[in-house]
Amino acid sequence: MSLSLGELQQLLDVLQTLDVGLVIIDRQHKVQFWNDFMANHAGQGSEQVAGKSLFEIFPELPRQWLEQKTETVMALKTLAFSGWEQRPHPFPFFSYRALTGRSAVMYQNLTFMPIASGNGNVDKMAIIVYDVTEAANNRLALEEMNQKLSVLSRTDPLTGLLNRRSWELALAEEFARCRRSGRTSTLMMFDIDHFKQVNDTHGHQAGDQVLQHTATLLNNKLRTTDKAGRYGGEEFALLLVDTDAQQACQLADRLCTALSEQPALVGDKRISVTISAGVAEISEQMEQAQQWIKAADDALYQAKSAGRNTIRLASS
Ligand SMILES: Nc1nc2c(ncn2[C@@H]2O[C@H](COP(=O)(O)OP(=O)(O)OP(=O)(O)O)[C@@H](O)[C@H]2O)c(=O)[nH]1
Repeated sequence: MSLSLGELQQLLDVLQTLDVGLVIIDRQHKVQFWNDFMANHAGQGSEQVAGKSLFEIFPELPRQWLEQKTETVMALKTLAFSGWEQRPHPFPFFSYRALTGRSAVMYQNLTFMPIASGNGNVDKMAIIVYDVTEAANNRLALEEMNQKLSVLSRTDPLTGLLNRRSWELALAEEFARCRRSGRTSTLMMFDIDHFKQVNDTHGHQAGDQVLQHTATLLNNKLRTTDKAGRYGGEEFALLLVDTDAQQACQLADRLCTALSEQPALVGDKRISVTISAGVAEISEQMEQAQQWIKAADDALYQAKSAGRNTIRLASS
């Protein structure tokens, strides 16, 4: 196929007005061609950038990366690509098309294309810049939504602690880990005493706030590796990683003290509650995680039977 001079000129006009960026550079990254898209987004016309190095025009361009791309494309005479997932904004452009995107900074996919001269040598390269801001923003919004859904599916909406299902999964994992490593972790189940009275006296919403307050005090006392869950209505479950029973009892004591010193503030009322707790260190006799829960639960039952506002340690 051969083109006349007039046809070549028209082809150049087409390239100028493409809705993608097109820049042609030589081995030294000096600009040989620059279409309207590049001019509009860079704010510099082709006559201003002709013969200038891309790195001079865009000091923020990742130099080593682009030099490597250029080297590969020219040496191997093959196409190369760059996706926004790996390198979101190689050129410092804004996207004018993003209508609802949270970022106006342009996400870009790039294609690098070798350009051979008449003798077959490649000494120029075209960079094609695709504005993929809308697609990228949609993907990021979807990922963010999935992330939120995943958190929601794992947590109890009232207290923000793990819900029972995900707490039990964490427990099963920890049980297996302790079995493998022989390390000691401890379980604590606790329950707010006479919680029905709180609801009956102050109303269900006040009861909810007492539950939230208890969860906040609890969270303040935990290490990041510990797992706190809402096991049932007013029953909480704590997995204390790399912690023995004695340390767990100290934590339970501190929690009891915090609850007595800091009542929940509900409107102009201060509602004070106590808890009963059962503590069970993992033991070699346990074959399943459920036995661990039962040991802590039995100890909690004993604490309730002993008059409440107390801590009981499971017999090993
Ligand atoms: N406000 C509120 N109350 C709840 C929630 N879940 C369970 N409850 C209430 O917690 C109360 C638990 O009552 P009980 O099981 O009799 O226990 P208790 O009154 O705490 O007595 P002991 O545990 O024996 O000390 C019930 O009144 C439930 O309605 C909740 O999410 N919010």
